[in-house]
Amino acid sequence: MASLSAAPALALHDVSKRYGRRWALARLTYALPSGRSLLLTGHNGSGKTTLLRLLATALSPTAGRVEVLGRDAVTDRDDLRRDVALLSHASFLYEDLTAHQNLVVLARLLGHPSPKDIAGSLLTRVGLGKRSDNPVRGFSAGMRKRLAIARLLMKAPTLALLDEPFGELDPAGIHEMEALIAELKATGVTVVLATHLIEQGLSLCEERLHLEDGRAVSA
Ligand SMILES: Nc1ncnc2c1ncn2[C@@H]1O[C@H](COP(=O)(O)OP(=O)(O)OP(=O)(O)O)[C@@H](O)[C@H]1O
Repeated sequence: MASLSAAPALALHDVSKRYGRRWALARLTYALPSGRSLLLTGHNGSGKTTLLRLLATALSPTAGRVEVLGRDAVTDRDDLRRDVALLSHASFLYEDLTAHQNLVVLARLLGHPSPKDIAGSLLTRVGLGKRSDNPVRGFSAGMRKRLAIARLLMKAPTLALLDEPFGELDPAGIHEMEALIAELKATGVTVVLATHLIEQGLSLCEERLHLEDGRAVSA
């Protein structure tokens, strides 16, 4: 249960991000209370991915301060990276390895005690059990998305940043992804979810931040 005195799960203090001459985020101030999950909405190019990448410490703000899980996203970057996972458009998969081998590599990197077992059970959990011994090279976009969520689950983050988790999934896949996100939340993971599927997003998140041209507006 979130306590009133708990540090916010994330806080943006007058945050701006510029790419060249274009401002992707402009003077964003926002705090997500501890124990709540956040739906990020906005048209294409409104700044959702940029914000998720700032929270994932993959980018630094041009101005302002980003605080994640009570820590500074720039100065505490290395420490934070252990607790934060980003599901993004780029899937970081080894194309020539099978789905199972991809997950075993990650499990070993994370020092998991039984890499093959955890890889197998996560593949079943994301609906890829039957394809676990196929090379990723031949995977469809939806299958890659499923494998990417298995990678995220393997990392067991405190904060899960999900960039369009429903993209490329078929209706059954969308339903399964909703269930996986609900499960993540039930285990105490804070979720930040960027999606154009507002209905799904609203059913999963208690808070909403709507962006227009990099600025927060009320939805
Ligand atoms: N690497 C980059 N270099 C230059 N401009 C960029 C870069 N990444 C994003 N932008 C610009 O920043 C703005 C915000 O982009 P961003 O990807 O954050 O939006 P988004 O809300 O995630 O969009 P979408 O819904 O299409 O995924 C856009 O104008 C985009 O063109």
